[in-house]
Amino acid sequence: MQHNYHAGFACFVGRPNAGKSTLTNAIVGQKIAITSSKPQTTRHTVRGVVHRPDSQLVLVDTPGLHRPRTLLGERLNDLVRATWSEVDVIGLCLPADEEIGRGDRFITGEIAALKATVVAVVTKTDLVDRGKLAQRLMAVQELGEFADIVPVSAVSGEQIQTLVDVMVKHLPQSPQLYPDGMLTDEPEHVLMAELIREAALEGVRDELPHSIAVLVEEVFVEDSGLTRIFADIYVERPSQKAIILGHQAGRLKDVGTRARHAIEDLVGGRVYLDLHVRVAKDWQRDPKQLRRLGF
Ligand SMILES: Nc1nc2c(ncn2[C@@H]2O[C@H](COP(=O)(O)OP(=O)(O)OP(=O)(O)O)[C@@H](O)[C@H]2O)c(=O)[nH]1
Repeated sequence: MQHNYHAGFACFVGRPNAGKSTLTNAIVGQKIAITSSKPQTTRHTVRGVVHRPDSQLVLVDTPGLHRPRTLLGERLNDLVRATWSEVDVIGLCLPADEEIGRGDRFITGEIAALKATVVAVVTKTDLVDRGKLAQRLMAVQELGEFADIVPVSAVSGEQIQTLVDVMVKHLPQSPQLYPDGMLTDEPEHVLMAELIREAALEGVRDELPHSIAVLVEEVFVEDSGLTRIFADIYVERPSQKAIILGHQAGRLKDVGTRARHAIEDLVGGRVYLDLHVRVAKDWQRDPKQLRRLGF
C-alpha cells in the first residue's frame, strides 16, 4: 500500500434542487451520469471517481431522505441511513440563494449521528452577492457542527477544486479503490454488457436463446476522451462460439461495430471495443461461473 494514500466514498445530500447533481458533474467533469432504468443491485451507484496522485475520491449516489409518514417511509429511511453510514464524507448541500429551512434542519439532524465527516457545502454562490453569501455562511455555522464549510458554484466552477481538496482531506488512509482512469463501476458495466449481448444476439436469437452472457472486464477512459472497453462473450459450446464468430469472424466484427455504436451513444464519446468469445462449459449450471457473470 502506497504510504499516505487516501481513498474513500463521499456523497452529497440535501433537499431537492440544492444542486447535488450539478455539483457532482462539475467535480467529475465528464459525462458519466448514466442512469439505468434497471433496479440497482448495488447499494451505491458510483457517479464518478476523482483520481489524484495521492488520493481517490469516489462519489456515490444515495437515495434521498424523506420525512417518514408511513412504516414504508421509515423502512426506506432506514435503508438510506444504512447507505449513508457507509460513506466517509458527506457533503451537505445548502443553496446560497435560499433561506435555511425545516428540510435542511431535518437532514442535518439525521446525518449528525453518522460516522461520516460532514462538510457543509453552500451551493450556487454565483446567484448571490458577497453580503448575502456572508449572511448565509453565518447561518450555516449555526445550523450544526461541520468539519468545514465550503462555498461553491458548480456553474462558474469557483471553489470546486477547493471542495475536492477538503473532501479528500477527510478520507481515511486506504489503498486505491479503483484502477487509474476508471470513472464508474458496476451499473455502467452492466449496461455496456447488455448492449454487447443485444448486438451478439441479433439475428441468431433462435439459435442461441439463453446460452450467452457478456462480462465487461475493464473500462478505461483515456485523457483523449476515448473509452476503451475489454469484454468477453461467453457461450457454452464450441458450436455456439462458431455461430457468434461467423465466417472468418466476420459476424463478430459486425457485432462489435453495432455494440460500439450503441455504447458510444451511452457514454457520449468515442469507444474502442475489444471483444473475445470464450467457451465456459455449462456456465448456466455452475454457481461460481454464474456469480462471475453477474447472475
Ligand atoms: N446558478 C447556479 N445554478 C445552479 C448551480 N448548481 C445547480 N444549479 C441549478 O439548480 C437547479 C437544481 O440543481 P440540481 O443539481 O438538479 O439539484 P439536485 O440537488 O440534484 O436536485 P434533486 O435531484 O431534485 O435532488 C438546476 O436548475 C441547476 O441548473 C450553481 O452553482 N449555480
